Amino acid sequence: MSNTGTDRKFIAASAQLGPIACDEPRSSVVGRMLALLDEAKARGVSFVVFPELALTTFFPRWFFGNDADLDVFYERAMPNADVAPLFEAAKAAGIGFHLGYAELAEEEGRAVRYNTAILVDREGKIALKYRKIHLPGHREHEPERPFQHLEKRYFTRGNLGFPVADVDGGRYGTLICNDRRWPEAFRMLGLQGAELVAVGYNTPQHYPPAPEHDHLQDFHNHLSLQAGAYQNGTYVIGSAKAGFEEGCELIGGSCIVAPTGEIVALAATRGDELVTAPINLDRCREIKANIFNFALHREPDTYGLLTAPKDA
Ligand SMILES: C[C@@H](NC(N)=O)C(=O)O
Repeated sequence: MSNTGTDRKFIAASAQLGPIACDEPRSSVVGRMLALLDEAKARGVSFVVFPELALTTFFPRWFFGNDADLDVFYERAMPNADVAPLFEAAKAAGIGFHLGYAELAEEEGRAVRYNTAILVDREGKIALKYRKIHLPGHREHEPERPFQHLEKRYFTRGNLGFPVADVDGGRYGTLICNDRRWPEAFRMLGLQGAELVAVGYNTPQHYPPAPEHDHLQDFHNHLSLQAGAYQNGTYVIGSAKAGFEEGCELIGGSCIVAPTGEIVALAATRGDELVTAPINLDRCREIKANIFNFALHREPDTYGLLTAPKDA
């Protein structure tokens, strides 16, 4: 696909989702997504970003003692019957989208769990798949916490690297939630020329290990998304699962960030909400060809520590 032509200018959306109850069926969640997609179509949008783990509640907040209770939150195939209506409606509307979900893969006869996101192009084809690399939280049950964050238990570190793909006239990448806080993750995409990075997230307002930072959660979210955009000359679309979900408040703040680092569209609620902005991928050049011209100004031979093995 060539990176020229009118595909470089379009309207994009962040489709923030409000809370998803533990017992809310996939069909209901997909119905909510279809309503947002309808609104996207009416607003002339051609790319929509849905959040991380968009099909279910944020289940790592609970400790499950057995696999059967856990398995219900994972997708064994993508697309599957539950999400087929989303794929069909998006294709019919000529809208590409990003979707985060829990993936139960089979590798060498073994079940492996990933926190995964896909990009689907305007023709309905999966153009990129990413499995989350920076898994936050803890591995063991910590009952003293008000809620768990067991991503280190329920997911294996992603094994697909930080891919980009040429999709519908632009170069796209994805990061998933905690990844956005790591400049290395954004830089991996920036070094491959990413022009639009989709980032889904589930971020609790309350951070039990350092509650003195609770009031900074929205700030740190935007700080990370805006820095990632600016320092790599890329659009960033952040999409939250937000609101009071099963007793846990999740931040909102879904937004679209220009390559200059400016927020150009911002959610006003913590519920289902579509946030839109015009995109002109050629604006990435303003940064990529100037202040962050990597070929001219990067000094990688001085950055060895960045890839040195970490201390135990
Ligand atoms: C807390 C963590 N959540 C996540 N789902 O990765 C984050 O926002 O960094």
